[in-house]
Amino acid sequence: MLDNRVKIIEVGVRDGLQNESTPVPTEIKLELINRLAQSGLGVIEATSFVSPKWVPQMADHQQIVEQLVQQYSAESKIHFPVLTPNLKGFENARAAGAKEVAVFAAASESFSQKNINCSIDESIERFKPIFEQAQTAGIRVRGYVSCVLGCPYEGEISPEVVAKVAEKLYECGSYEVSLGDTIGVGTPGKTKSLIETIKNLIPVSNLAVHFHDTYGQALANIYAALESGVTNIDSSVAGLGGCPYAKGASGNVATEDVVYMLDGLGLDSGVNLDKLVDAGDYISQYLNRPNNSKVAQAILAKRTS
Ligand SMILES: CC(C)(COP(=O)([O-])OP(=O)([O-])OC[C@H]1O[C@@H](n2cnc3c(N)ncnc32)[C@H](O)[C@@H]1OP(=O)([O-])[O-])[C@@H](O)C(=O)NCCC(=O)NCCSC(=O)C[C@@](C)(O)CC(=O)[O-]
Repeated sequence: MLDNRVKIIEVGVRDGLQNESTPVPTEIKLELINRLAQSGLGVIEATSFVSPKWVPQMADHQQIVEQLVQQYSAESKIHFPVLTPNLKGFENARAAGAKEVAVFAAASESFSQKNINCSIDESIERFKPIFEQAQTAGIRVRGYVSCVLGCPYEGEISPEVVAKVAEKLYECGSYEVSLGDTIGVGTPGKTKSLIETIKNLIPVSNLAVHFHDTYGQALANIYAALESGVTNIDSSVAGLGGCPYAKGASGNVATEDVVYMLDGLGLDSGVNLDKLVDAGDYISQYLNRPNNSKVAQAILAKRTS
């Protein structure tokens, strides 16, 4: 039985643009965020407070958050979470005015080392002071688990291993745990059994899914997740994305494609598809790159015919 209301977490500005080798100016990122906000998206991941040596594209994190704080009043219903890998990142995010952060762990030891330079257990220990300080400051914390359906270095990852990491993030205080198919190898059957395993430990309303579309399975996987009761979906406008520490990982599932599918299912994401297509077209044109969303391609072609 499908729930009627689905929340989309737009990750294109962070997960998408973090892979761009040429710096994208801060004004372009802010304009993209504003256009995404105008489309009705209620959660837009804005940037990450990681080391600029590791991910140079996110080096303007402070300006991004400060500008958003100025532009969007405290009453605004839009959430702008930012990634924080450690206490230093959290303190900087907080000083800039962030009201929501996300910590990111992995279900694979090798990926954890490559991505954040520590083991899975060490990462959880690093996150604990973030959870403590966030609670005191009234800042919400989201948790990510990467490599939930496969790892670029270790191959298959068992649902039980994923469930253990997800449970730790939930117990530490994540209001939502996002399950990341970082390299896009998952299939609907595996998606379903993963969620069914984790549902025993974490309420399904506190789970999100985050699919990359490397093998073209992302929409089918999302449908499987919806059937298992998941109502929180990460996606990226124009299918921007990849992961700097997962070679060959393609972009995230395109938000336009997700919204089109949800509309067709009679599920309410609160997003205006035409305005969303405009936002995706804006960034694709800026990057001088074809739009990876099939739905956006179709709508844009129809507009010019
Ligand atoms: C985690 C670290 C920082 C550890 O990196 P490290 O080198 O082990 O850190 P360190 O604590 O040893 O410090 C080394 C230097 O980094 C600085 N530093 C330390 N922390 C910070 C910080 N927060 N912000 C700014 N600077 C920082 C620190 O001050 C020091 O500077 P120095 O003294 O050499 O000048 C590093 O590995 C890192 O930044 N990694 C980034 C990883 C990343 O952004 N990956 C992509 C996002 S995850 C993802 O895309 C997956 C996801 C979420 O989308 C889901 C999915 O699809 O699976």
